[in-house]
Amino acid sequence: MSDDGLTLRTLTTDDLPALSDMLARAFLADPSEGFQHREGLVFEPERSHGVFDGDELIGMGEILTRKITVPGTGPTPFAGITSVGVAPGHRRRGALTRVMRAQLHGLHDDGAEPIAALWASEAVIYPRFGYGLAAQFYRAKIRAKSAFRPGVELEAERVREVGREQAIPLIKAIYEKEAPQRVGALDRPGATWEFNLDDPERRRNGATAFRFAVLPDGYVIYRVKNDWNEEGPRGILSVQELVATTPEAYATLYRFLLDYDLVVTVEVSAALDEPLVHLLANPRAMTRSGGDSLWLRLVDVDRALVTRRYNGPVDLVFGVRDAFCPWNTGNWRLVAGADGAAEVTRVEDVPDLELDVTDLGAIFLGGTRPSTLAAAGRIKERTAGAVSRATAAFATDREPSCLESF
Ligand SMILES: CC(=O)SCCNC(=O)CCNC(=O)[C@H](O)C(C)(C)COP(=O)(O)OP(=O)(O)OC[C@H]1O[C@@H](n2cnc3c(N)ncnc32)[C@H](O)[C@@H]1OP(=O)(O)O
Repeated sequence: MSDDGLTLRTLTTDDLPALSDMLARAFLADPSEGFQHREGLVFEPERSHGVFDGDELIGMGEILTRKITVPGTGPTPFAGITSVGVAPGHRRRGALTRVMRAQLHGLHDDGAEPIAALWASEAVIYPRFGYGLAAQFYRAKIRAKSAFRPGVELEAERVREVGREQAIPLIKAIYEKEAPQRVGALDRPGATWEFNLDDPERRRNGATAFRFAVLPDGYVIYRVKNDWNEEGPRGILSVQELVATTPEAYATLYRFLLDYDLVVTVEVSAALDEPLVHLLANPRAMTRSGGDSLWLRLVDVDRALVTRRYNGPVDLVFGVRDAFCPWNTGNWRLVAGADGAAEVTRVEDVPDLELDVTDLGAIFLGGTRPSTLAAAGRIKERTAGAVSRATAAFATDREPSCLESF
């Protein structure tokens, strides 16, 4: 036990009722049986840490064993950080800091996943622990019935609405084909699909249960909310997930959604380089607001950086500061040949670039450019041209996209 009377230990399945209750309170929800069921689906007790005040669980965080698609190599193990919460009344006394330390120092000590990533409830919480903003998304509202530009090709096949049970095997197969190609996408092991498609009434906000529509090369999961006023129907269609493996399937699914009768607005969370705006005859039929999605942390700079490919050849020395995981502080040389495979070694050489580990996490998936962080004053260039070389080396064809909050 430490001076403040708090203790930390890994959790067990016996802790499930207490942790569900504590998390419900932390996330402004009512504790209910449904909440516990949802928590239990993906809970990995031996990878979860609880902070206790006496016998009372007052704080926690979980690690999920997942894979994320990284540039050039595909699905790579990462620690999915989730269910972080501290009970009201016990906040700002360091419980979260303890959980973060147990997670990141534990991953390092065990030589486990070299990367950790999360979705943050509040964007200010995680940079102090070394998490950088690696992927963003936007929320779009599109006027229903909006026309496409001439020449947009659609599938010959019609979109079919199918029931949940029939849909699941079809959409799983499509997702498993697409996710390894898309930087930032996650694998969905075990009960992850059940977790993602858990659909209790309290999460629907007055809309219907999930509906499923499929093509051979794509699917969409969505809800509709019925609404009317004196002008007539004002329905809203909200997309939960849309995956298409061909441009024709993509356009056909959006045509299906935009033509939905009694709907005036289609809402969707989209990747920053979502093609839809280029399909619309009037791009202003779509309004957008931004948001952060994935926050990513390199647990071990050397082990993490070699998991992806670069646009080689490249040879750069990064001077890294890491206050929370001090083993990363120092100068690291990244050398990649024409095939993009990298070697990363600790060196005494003078760095070409100086940056915080947070910024290395931000640029890792190619979504945040080194040149952007240099312009923000976060990356310091010590060798002329180094920012430009780093920007070219880390660049990817498409924006990273993680539209699955976990
Ligand atoms: C991956 C996920 O699960 S994201 C979900 C995170 N959970 C939630 O949002 C639920 C509601 N909030 C909470 O449960 C808590 O407020 C937590 C978990 C965010 C923070 O827990 P605490 O135990 O209070 O954090 P802790 O005391 O370790 O704070 C560490 C530092 O972060 C700062 N900090 C923590 N939370 C916040 C916040 N929400 N906003 C601003 N600063 C914060 C603290 O001020 C402190 O700063 P200092 O070191 O300069 O004093």
